[in-house]
Amino acid sequence: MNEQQPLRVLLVDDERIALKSFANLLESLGNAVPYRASSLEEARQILEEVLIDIAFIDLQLSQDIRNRDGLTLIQELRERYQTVPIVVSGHSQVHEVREAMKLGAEDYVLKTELEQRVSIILNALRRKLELKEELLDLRARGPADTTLGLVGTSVSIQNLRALIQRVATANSQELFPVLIHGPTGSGKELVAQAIHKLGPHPSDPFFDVNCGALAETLIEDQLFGHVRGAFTDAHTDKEGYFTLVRRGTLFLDEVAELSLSLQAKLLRVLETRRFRPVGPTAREQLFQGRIVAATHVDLKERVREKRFREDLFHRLNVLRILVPPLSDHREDIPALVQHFAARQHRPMQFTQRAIEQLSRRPWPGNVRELRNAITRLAILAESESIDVDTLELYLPLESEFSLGGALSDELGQMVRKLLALPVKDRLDAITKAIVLAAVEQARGNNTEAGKVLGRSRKFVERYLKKLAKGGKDSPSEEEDEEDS
Ligand SMILES: Nc1ncnc2c1ncn2[C@@H]1O[C@H](COP(=O)(O)OP(=O)(O)OP(=O)(O)O)[C@@H](O)[C@H]1O
Repeated sequence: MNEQQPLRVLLVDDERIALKSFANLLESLGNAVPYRASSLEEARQILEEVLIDIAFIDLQLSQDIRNRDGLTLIQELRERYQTVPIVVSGHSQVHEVREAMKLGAEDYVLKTELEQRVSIILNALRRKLELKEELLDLRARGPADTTLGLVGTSVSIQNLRALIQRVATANSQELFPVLIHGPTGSGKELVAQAIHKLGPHPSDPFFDVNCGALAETLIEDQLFGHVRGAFTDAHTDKEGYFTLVRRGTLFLDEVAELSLSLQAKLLRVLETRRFRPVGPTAREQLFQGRIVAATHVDLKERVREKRFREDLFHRLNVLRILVPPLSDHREDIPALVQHFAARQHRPMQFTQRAIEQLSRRPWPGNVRELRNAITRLAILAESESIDVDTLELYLPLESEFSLGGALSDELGQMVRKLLALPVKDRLDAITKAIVLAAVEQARGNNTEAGKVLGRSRKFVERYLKKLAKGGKDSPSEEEDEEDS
């Protein structure tokens, strides 16, 4: 571990004087930064803001001897953080200490021997972190396994590669469809490309259609093509992907967003291997390629909601591949960081603590969010060396950037779809649709509709009034004051 990086030590004790003298002790030992909490709530708050390495927890966090906050904290540390919990106890608390150890406390120290034991415990932790970092270093320096374009050596990624291999090379005349399921940004498209490259016809085309981003008519035209005269602007014949793909791969991303009418048409193609371009004079053709469909939503749920055809679901679901969220293969994060860093226009060297910190983060937007984070650092960080402070400056833990990944991805897709709608004054139309949907969801209760929108009842009322008068604008921010 980098000697410059002091340990972050959380001290939890309801007695402020004890806290202060413990903090002084730590400061006198050097190379450790104390964070003080006098209650469970304060401790939780600090843990949300700072990556704490070790916590010394007094089990008795209240005058009430039945209080179990210390034990709760130990349990939370074990479940949600990588902080090492150490119990601080009095002589008479044997029973509680035993319970704390069962919950996952790593060690305990008697209040009377704090001075002698604390530096031993901290040095042991430093050594442990050093070894862990050396291991991470070795992994990161070794050649990254990028077989099939997928970086990672975790069991999840190895299983994924094995499954891709089996699916792509299945000994069958027919190119069975494949359904890829996984959260946003997890690598579904990469998997589809790998299936294509390993499949029997890698030199035929790979086409990618985002079913969530285009209007229905555009998707239909892209897939089926048209003949001259099929519609006003159809001056010539145009071949669609079903033709152009030959024996290659047609990747239908966000397949759950396909309209019901296109779902019916796709089903027919899958069942008969035949399709007809748009236009009355079009002749039926043969589809020879493979459909690889991807989704991040639960298609069975969509079937239950009657938004996705059950017969199409079963057709697609013959060969299914699950792509894991990044949180299921954190051990690949060091290699992924090096992989994305190597692709930047400037050199970047991550300190071991920075890599370790990146490995602990939640990454709700998965590998894409990690990739974007590295790009962001490449643009913003001044120095070649990226340490924990640089991360905290440019990728703060609670930032919208780090936590909004999945959300902003989904929103982005919806917005692209909305913007493709053939509607005049799109912004007004979209606002109107959202407000009316909120009112409908709230069954006409404007206060509830306001809550759904994150606005006040008055905002909703004014908006509806303006709509009734034929006005299109939403009420201004100033008009959106809280209800009294
Ligand atoms: N295991 C991996 N190794 C290397 N790069 C990866 C890996 N997984 C994902 N990526 C990269 O992460 C980014 C997002 O991946 P991809 O577009 O395949 O995700 P997706 O699941 O299709 O996303 P969406 O649901 O938004 O369509 C891409 O740049 C991809 O190359």
